[in-house]
Amino acid sequence: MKAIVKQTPVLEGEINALSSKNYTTRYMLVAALAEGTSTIRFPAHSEDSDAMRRCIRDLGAELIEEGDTMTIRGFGRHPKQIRELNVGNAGAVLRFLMSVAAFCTDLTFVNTYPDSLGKRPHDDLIAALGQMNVQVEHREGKLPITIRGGAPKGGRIEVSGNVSSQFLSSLLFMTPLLDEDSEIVVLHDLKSKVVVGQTLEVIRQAGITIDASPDLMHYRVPGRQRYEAKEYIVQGDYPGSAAVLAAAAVTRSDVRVLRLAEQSKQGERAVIDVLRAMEVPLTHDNDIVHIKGNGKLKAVEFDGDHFTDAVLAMVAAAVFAEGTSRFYNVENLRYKECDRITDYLNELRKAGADVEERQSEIIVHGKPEGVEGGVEIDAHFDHRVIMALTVVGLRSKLGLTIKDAHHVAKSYPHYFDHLKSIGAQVELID
Ligand SMILES: O=C(O)C1=C[C@@H](OP(=O)(O)O)[C@@H](O)[C@H](O)C1
Ligand SMILES: C=C(OP(=O)(O)O)C(=O)O
Repeated sequence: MKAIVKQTPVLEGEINALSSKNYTTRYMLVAALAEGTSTIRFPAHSEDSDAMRRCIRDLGAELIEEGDTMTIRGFGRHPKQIRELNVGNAGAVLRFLMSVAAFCTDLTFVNTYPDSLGKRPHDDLIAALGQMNVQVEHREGKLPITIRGGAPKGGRIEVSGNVSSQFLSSLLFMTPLLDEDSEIVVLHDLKSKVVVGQTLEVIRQAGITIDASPDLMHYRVPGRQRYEAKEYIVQGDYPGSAAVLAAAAVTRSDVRVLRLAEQSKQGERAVIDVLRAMEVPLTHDNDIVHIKGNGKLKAVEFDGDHFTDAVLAMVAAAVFAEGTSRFYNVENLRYKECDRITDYLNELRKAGADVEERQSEIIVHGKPEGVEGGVEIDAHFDHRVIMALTVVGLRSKLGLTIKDAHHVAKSYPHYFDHLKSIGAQVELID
């Protein structure tokens, strides 16, 4: 699918935020790791959440969905002994289930996206599983990956947090089920640390005890625990909504996004602070973010690691700000669906933006007068590149054509419908 995005000066209306991707994957996982029947209200519907649905079903969970309610009867620590799992393009699903696969004797994770998830590194988790008596066969840390487990051990486990927090989250979900106690020590830095807070929140909601150090670098996990079957409610998604908010910020607008909890543990909640710092007129009350944009933005400097999945959307807004913006501590954006620094900035430059990259920084020299556009954009298999370039297209003189825009469905299948409903001029061509 191609998305033809035309210059759109005004956006007006109300959007019900999509459901959180990160909470949906986590609730489905802890429901699968419980032995009774759990209920999840308002689960996300997207390629990534469908990947989790498919995988936990294949591993033996029973899923029933009616309207906005999903019930899951889990398999506890006894997944079905299957040979192969297809995780789509979902990094979190792959990595979370790699630890669960330690309870399987011979399970291969296969690669349907060689140019996206197929290129992403998993070495740090592979090394941690190796310390737990789990044999892992892999291609230089990448897919396809075969896990030969059966009798995983606890004890001291070291894992690097330099590349992704998903490796640590994966171990935190699985180690409570071991016969032995575990001590998890995070080596180096821990990137996307805020997301680990979501992991701990969900694990604790499921009745599991984990003792975490305040800096989240050290954990004591008692073994022989059991996940309890519970009822969960999925909140609205900040990372996806960040792109809608960025669109409202760069146009003249009167846009309300509903279901964005003020007290959320989602790191991308910080986009409210980023947009406020950009002097975008907004209010956030009763879980509604209301932007009355005038198209004027000020440059900002932020540590982007706190809102990793919303950096691209905030960069797109900064393209139109007065002054030079800087998003630092974002090196691990290079290991996501594409290299979200080099690949993304190349597309922004094509659109007419003035951007520079460092190894772990994105620098944006704002152009309040707008960009030229009139070019075709490569999506690099990346939903967040697609969403962010759409924001840029709305304020480009000649519009932008985004190739392979269907990859937006990885997290936000209704993104273009939502934008069109508030007046964005976007045409979709199959
Ligand atoms: O744990 C999770 O659900 C996620 C963690 C983050 O990844 P990294 O820890 O690799 O930054 C984030 O980008 C991803 O979308 C979801
Ligand atoms: C990086 C992302 O997802 P994942 O790592 O789960 O593929 C994302 O949703 O932006």
